[in-house]
Amino acid sequence: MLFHVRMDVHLPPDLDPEVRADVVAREKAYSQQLQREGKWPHLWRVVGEYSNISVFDVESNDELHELLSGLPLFPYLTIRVTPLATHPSKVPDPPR
Ligand SMILES: O=C(O)C[C@H]1C=CC(=O)O1
Repeated sequence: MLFHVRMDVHLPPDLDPEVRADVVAREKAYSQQLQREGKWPHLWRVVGEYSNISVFDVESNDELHELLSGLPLFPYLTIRVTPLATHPSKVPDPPR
């Protein structure tokens, strides 16, 4: 199942710089692990914003919730999820 996910990051400006660096480093490691596993196939920066547009490829709503709530940045994120379905006009991918 594919989900479009937008994450807006709201780190408090007065957050201790060491805490900030730690949570950002843990977020990077966590996201890169999910990318390697194929569960987070798209991760794009929104131009001019501390936000990303992502696509997750997971088995269920519950799995997506588990992955998102495990993000180290989760307490600082506004997350909007859009479930994706196949478009009837989509040309099939060519065989590999
Ligand atoms: O920077 C962000 O958009 C938030 C988050 C998503 C992946 C990551 O490493 O940080």
